Amino acid sequence: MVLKVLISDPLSEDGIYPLRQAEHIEVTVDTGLTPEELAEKIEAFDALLVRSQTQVTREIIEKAKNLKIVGRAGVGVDNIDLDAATEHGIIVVNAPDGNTNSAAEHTMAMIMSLARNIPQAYHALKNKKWDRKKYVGVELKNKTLGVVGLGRIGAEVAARAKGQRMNVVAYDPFLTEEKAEKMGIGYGTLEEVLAQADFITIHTPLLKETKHLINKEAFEKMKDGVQIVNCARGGIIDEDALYDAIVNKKVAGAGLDVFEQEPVTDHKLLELPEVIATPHLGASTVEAQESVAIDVSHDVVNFLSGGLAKNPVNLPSVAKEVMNKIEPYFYLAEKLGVFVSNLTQGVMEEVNIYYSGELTDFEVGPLTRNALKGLLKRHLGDHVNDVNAAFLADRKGIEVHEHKSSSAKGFTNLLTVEVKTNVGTRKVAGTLLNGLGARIVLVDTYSVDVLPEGHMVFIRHKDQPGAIGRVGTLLAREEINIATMQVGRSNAGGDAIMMLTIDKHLERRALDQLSQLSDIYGVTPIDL
Ligand SMILES: NC(=O)c1ccc[n+]([C@@H]2O[C@H](COP(=O)([O-])OP(=O)(O)OC[C@H]3O[C@@H](n4cnc5c(N)ncnc54)[C@H](O)[C@@H]3O)[C@@H](O)[C@H]2O)c1
Ligand SMILES: O=C(O)CC[C@@H](O)C(=O)O
Repeated sequence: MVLKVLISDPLSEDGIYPLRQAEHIEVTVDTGLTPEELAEKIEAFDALLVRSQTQVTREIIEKAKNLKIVGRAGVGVDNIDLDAATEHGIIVVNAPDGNTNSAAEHTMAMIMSLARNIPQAYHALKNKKWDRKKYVGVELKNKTLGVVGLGRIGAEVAARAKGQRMNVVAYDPFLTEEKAEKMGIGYGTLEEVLAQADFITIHTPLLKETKHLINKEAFEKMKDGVQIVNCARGGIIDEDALYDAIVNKKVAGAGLDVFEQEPVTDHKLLELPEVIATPHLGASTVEAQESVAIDVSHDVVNFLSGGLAKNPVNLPSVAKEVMNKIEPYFYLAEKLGVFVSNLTQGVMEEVNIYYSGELTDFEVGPLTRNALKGLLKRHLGDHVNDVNAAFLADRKGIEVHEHKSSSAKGFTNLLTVEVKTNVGTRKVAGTLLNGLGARIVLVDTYSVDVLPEGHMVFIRHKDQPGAIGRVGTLLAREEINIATMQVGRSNAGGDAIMMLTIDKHLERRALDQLSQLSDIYGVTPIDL
């Protein structure tokens, strides 16, 4: 089957080579679509690749009936409605590393241009004014740079600023004294950093918490004559407050690569000579564009080929080494989920997933999501995937708990999925046998040893002579071949189970007849 990828913002042609090369992928490049045009087109596509221009809104996502993945060639995903994507089971991936250098270099270019009035002096000279007095600058050496947000780009800027012999102080909620020491920089609270800095540079994402982080009160805490740079996201600095701070001479200069509304050409800040600006060019280098397009294209190709994405945004990412270890359990987890969902009756209220043996050493979130996917698929259909499984469980009011225990009942690993409904509790456990693959080893309290695949029938009956024979005879009459059969009982003459694997799905007629046989309490067909 050919999968269709739409690229709706300009991406490096060299960078999208992995997509062009993939045999089962057809690429359409259509940049400059209006939101209405995109909404009309999107249904035909399996993947969408964007930069920062395309707004991937809830409306677009709701129209995107076939969309499986949105790739953001860059870092910031504030142009993508992540909640809507998650709800619809669409994975969002980005390219977090590819433009770090370019954004850091652009930030340094802004800081140096501000310090030496380069854009203003250039502009004057182009207008035939040779003015050496007006454009006297300041040195960076021994000045203090305050870095707000010490992630990938903030850290690269800090390293470069040290090369300029600046003192660097940073604020980041994750910055420890030890880390700051290792980097040879100072650290403090936001207020302390703002108060010490001669230059301030912002490198946080735009989040609810960082919207207008630099506001009127923040400007009041800064030194007089401070210069400020924003190459992160418009909206982190309150533009009205910045305007007032410049007009009131609190702020001597501002370098802006990003704005609250983009694109923008008419803006009161652009009227001020103290403001230098670029039209969101931080990541606009040949190298960065190629790099982010390659990263995101690889993720899209891998994901559409049934593999894993390296940089998921709406799923916790798991280190490659961990992923290699837990991936073999994905299949088992999903099959256990499907199995137990077939056994349960009533309204699902609580799911407990027990990890035992060597599984306790792993990050088990991805396994839980696979188990939930299997569990929910029965009622919610195939649109449940590991992106939206946890969200959908939560929306259905199902409590999900993970438990880790070292006792694995003799197995090296054991995964148990237990479901509580308003009418009872059912559970199933499985293991991964070295060299032999996945096995179901426990259903409720009965030990079994069954491959989790194909068509099965789970029968509860009274432990009586003839019960097994009657089931065999009936299935033979219905021309249903039994591939394997296992039996178990609580005690002689008490409750017992049969687990059959059969060569085809158990049709309604056979199911009804089986259920009516004497000593049979319940018959559950399960297709894994
Ligand atoms: N101008 C451009 O073209 C361009 C290019 C690339 C990235 N960006 C933007 O740059 C920003 C940083 O990117 P990155 O790759 O370094 O991201 P990152 O995730 O590596 O770093 C962000 C850092 O901000 C910190 N942070 C979060 N909330 C904070 C707060 N309230 N106060 C202080 N720190 C806070 C985080 O802890 C993290 O360390 C993002 O907004 C990204 O979208 C812009
Ligand atoms: O696509 C761009 O050029 C901007 C990218 C940048 O803002 C980012 O967040 O990665």
